[in-house]
Amino acid sequence: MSGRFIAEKLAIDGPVLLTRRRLGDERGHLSRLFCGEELLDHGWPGPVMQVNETGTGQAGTVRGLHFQHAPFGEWKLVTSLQGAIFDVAVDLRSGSPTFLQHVGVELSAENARSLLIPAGFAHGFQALTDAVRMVYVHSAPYRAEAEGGLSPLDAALGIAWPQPVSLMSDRDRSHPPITPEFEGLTP
Ligand SMILES: Cc1cn([C@H]2C[C@H](O)[C@@H](COP(=O)(O)OP(=O)(O)O[C@H]3O[C@H](C)C(=O)[C@H](O)[C@H]3O)O2)c(=O)[nH]c1=O
Repeated sequence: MSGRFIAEKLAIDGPVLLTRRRLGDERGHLSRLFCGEELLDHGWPGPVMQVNETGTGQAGTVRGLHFQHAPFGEWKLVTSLQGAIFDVAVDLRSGSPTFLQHVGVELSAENARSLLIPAGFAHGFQALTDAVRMVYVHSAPYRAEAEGGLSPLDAALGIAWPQPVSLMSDRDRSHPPITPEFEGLTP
């Protein structure tokens, strides 16, 4: 059996779009949400430190853009197990030739796709349907004191969210705009 994921590189070096292979029979199917052996090949740095789930009720809701500062910079594997999202990773790696550029992909229970996001990227998404359920695999523990964020509506990022934004947390909305002095994240 070849790999359990079909891996596609994206316009920015780093994030990888993974489509899960489903092993099916008359009862239904099985697929892997995470596979350390395969993801090591894509750069996953070590043990899984945390797995989170989130529920988002209303289409149009935007969560993010979140990241953690070193030494708690983290890789994330983002999956939607119910509903569909527009998932975005923003390159914040200091000195990167694609600094402040982003990739955006549709992840859904139906398309069986996950986005593998390296450390140095901010992550956010917009729910495209109601009743979205997400699973996040993290390579670092959550540390509130290491958390950082950018506004999903920051003009410097130019993210074209597919739907009008219906809901966003005050915290996400209130990040100050990116300035020319913003140098990004260092490992
Ligand atoms: C990430 C995290 C958060 N929390 C606490 C902090 C807040 O009190 C509460 C909600 O956190 P937040 O508003 O950051 O949740 P989201 O806006 O859904 O953020 C999530 O979605 C965006 C798009 C992401 O990329 C983040 O990884 C992920 O945190 O859970 C924890 O207790 N543990 C955790 O691991």
